[in-house]
Amino acid sequence: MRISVIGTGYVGLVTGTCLAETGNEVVCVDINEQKVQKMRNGEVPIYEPHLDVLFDRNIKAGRLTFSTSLEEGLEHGEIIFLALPTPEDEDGSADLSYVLGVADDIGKRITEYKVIVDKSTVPVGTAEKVQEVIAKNAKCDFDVVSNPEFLREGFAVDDFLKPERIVVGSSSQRATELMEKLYKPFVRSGNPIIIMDEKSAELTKYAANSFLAAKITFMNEIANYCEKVGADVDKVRRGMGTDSRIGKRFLFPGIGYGGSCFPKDVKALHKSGKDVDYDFQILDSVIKVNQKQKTALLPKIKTYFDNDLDDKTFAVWGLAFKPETDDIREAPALYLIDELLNAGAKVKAFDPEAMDNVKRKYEDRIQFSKTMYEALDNTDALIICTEWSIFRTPDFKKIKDSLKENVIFDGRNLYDISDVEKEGVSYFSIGRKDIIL
Ligand SMILES: NC(=O)c1ccc[n+]([C@@H]2O[C@H](COP(=O)([O-])OP(=O)(O)OC[C@H]3O[C@@H](n4cnc5c(N)ncnc54)[C@H](O)[C@@H]3O)[C@@H](O)[C@H]2O)c1
Ligand SMILES: O=c1ccn([C@@H]2O[C@H](COP(=O)(O)OP(=O)(O)O[C@H]3O[C@H](CO)[C@@H](O)[C@H](O)[C@H]3O)[C@@H](O)[C@H]2O)c(=O)[nH]1
Repeated sequence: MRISVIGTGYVGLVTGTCLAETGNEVVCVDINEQKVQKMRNGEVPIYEPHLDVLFDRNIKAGRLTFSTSLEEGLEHGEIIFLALPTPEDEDGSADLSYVLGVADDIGKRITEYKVIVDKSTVPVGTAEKVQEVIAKNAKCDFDVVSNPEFLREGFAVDDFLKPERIVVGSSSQRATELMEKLYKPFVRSGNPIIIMDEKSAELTKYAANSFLAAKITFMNEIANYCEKVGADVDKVRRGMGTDSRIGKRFLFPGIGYGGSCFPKDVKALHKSGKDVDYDFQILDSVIKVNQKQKTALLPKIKTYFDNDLDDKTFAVWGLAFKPETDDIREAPALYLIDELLNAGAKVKAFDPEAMDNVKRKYEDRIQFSKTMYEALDNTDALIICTEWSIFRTPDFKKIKDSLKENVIFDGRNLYDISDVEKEGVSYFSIGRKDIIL
């Protein structure tokens, strides 16, 4: 099939590449000329494991091409995916200007039947709005379908190729059949394509993300309570997670959820509720608890250093909002770094993939290190913000030899308490007992 993808970010590029992998001819359109030039030169503009292999293979096979021209994209594709940003607006709602702006252009330009697929995360009623905007100018038939994306960054290719489910919101038989044909190769393992109305599809995405954000937040509250009463959240997590009704996943406490999705999507659903006079009380709490959780290590650090962080230097391992990505949007590490800088401290940071993005934001306000151990030189303490695999079995002797104060503040509970006890370092984590030498 001939497919066009408008917006070539994390979702658009993965969608375009994976659809080319199953034999479709895909044109990826992006407004960012530099990005398009990079992709034309064979360069993947984001860090996403395994994407490079598929990207390269499909470019060489002539199935994946790139353009800055929406017109070209619209001429090419019978199915047009919109994978455009829907960032948080000032009032917490999803900013639909990118989606509706492109919809307007589509209405003015299409000359034959197209299926316009909304892959961006958008509030209930957006498919209807897109339909209206296109219909203002369109001189041919078209259908608008809602097809929310559930991929996770860091596992995006795997998630797209082997989705647990594909949700298609459509009220058109013709469009539904085309979507089923397109996605057939991805559901061979028996996972379903769930067809529903557009509004339910739009809400499914927000409900899934908000539920997961609430699950994490619930565990963060349990962890905070563990600290007050001397229980161990790791043990509680294992005890709870073995109940299949609860499940083991997304129960890991830490310094809060971040990223380009959970924070904005929880806020957008909360705001959508307000718009129809519904008060999402759970979401209100989730937002507030998570905001505070991002700096949960700060009181521990301040107490350890007697409230005097002035001129202390902290090594920070992990800047990305989670491992296996270079994405720093709403990363808890950055909230903590801001607080440390405000308190007069200095920061030496290391992250395997996200340092370039952080450099653009912080410039020379913090130092960057080439290796995780270099970050420890002449620093007072180590803070861990992201659970990259390489931090999981560190050389504790090197850590002890380098740090001025022999102490680790771990926002992701990377180490077993009993193991750290044997290593002889002071250790503060989330929802577990402190080790104070
Ligand atoms: N990142 C994720 O893991 C993820 C997962 C599921 C859903 N989503 C949703 O998918 C949507 C896209 O997210 P993303 O992370 O891929 O965003 P992104 O910011 O990584 O990419 C968006 C791309 O759109 C391009 N763009 C902006 N305006 C354009 C225009 N007028 N024409 C063509 N291109 C244009 C930008 O240059 C950018 O390359 C959002 O609604 C997001 O909530 C994201
Ligand atoms: O037990 C857990 C699991 C996750 N997190 C944090 O939650 C955030 C989000 O993690 P994850 O869901 O793995 O990353 P995303 O790539 O943001 O993916 C989410 O957001 C995407 C965009 O909407 C959806 O498509 C995915 O299904 C959804 O998992 C990160 O900060 C994690 O550190 C925890 O604190 N504890």
